[in-house]
Amino acid sequence: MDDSLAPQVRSILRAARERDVADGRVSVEPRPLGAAFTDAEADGRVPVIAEVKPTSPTTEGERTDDPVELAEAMVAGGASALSVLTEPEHFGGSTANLERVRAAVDVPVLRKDFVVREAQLDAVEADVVLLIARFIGDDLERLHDAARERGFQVLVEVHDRAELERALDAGAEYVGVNNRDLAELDVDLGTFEDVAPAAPEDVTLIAESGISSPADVRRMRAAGADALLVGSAIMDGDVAANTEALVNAEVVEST
Ligand SMILES: O=P(O)(O)OC[C@@H](O)[C@@H](O)c1c[nH]c2ccccc12
Repeated sequence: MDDSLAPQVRSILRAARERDVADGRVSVEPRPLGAAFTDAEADGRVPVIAEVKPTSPTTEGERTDDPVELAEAMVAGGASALSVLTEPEHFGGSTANLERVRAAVDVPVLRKDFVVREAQLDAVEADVVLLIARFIGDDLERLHDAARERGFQVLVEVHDRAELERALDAGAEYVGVNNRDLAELDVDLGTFEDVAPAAPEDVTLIAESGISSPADVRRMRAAGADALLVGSAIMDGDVAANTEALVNAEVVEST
């Protein structure tokens, strides 16, 4: 395994490889993510994917609220889409959480997990599935195709320009730039600012991680973010109000 990764991340990947997978193959009719973003823009809202993340290796404590209530509050706050962690051991997630959330809301739902083999794609239906370039290596195009064949929209996560190239070669239409370095686990919003200019216009770019205020939202938008993925800053406190503040970052100029 990649020794440069933080020990927590290595533990997550080990668990992902060993996790049991379902029999059979899913076939999804996804709720379109691009349209959800366009609708938000038309409405004067910043497209935000709000993340139901009960805990994480970099979060203290665990939020034990019903994920469906959290998800509904996020949508009420104006989120364009949701992300639901399905990783059980390090993020407190589950495929059952995702199923329940997706049944309760109308917006597209992203499955947030560490997919490293094709069979993991069949664990649960979702509108979008995440593939992390750093963890997939040479298999990225094959897994991207496998996900598309099942009907999923795919968000490919990158952290630098070399990974962006690999994502584009694999056919990615949605690219997430993770501001968190999975080797050190520290966050730098400059990561998105460095990678975004290298992406072609027709790619939908999503800034991920470390976005904690309306000012951060404006900073990522100025750097070219079509949408933002936000977890901790929304999960901490009043979920609907937190979402609303970020979604309206371009309406209400804060001082
Ligand atoms: O809580 P934050 O800093 O707003 O970050 C959300 C999201 O980007 C982060 O949870 C994340 C980004 N990529 C991931 C991959 C797996 C698990 C989690 C993630």
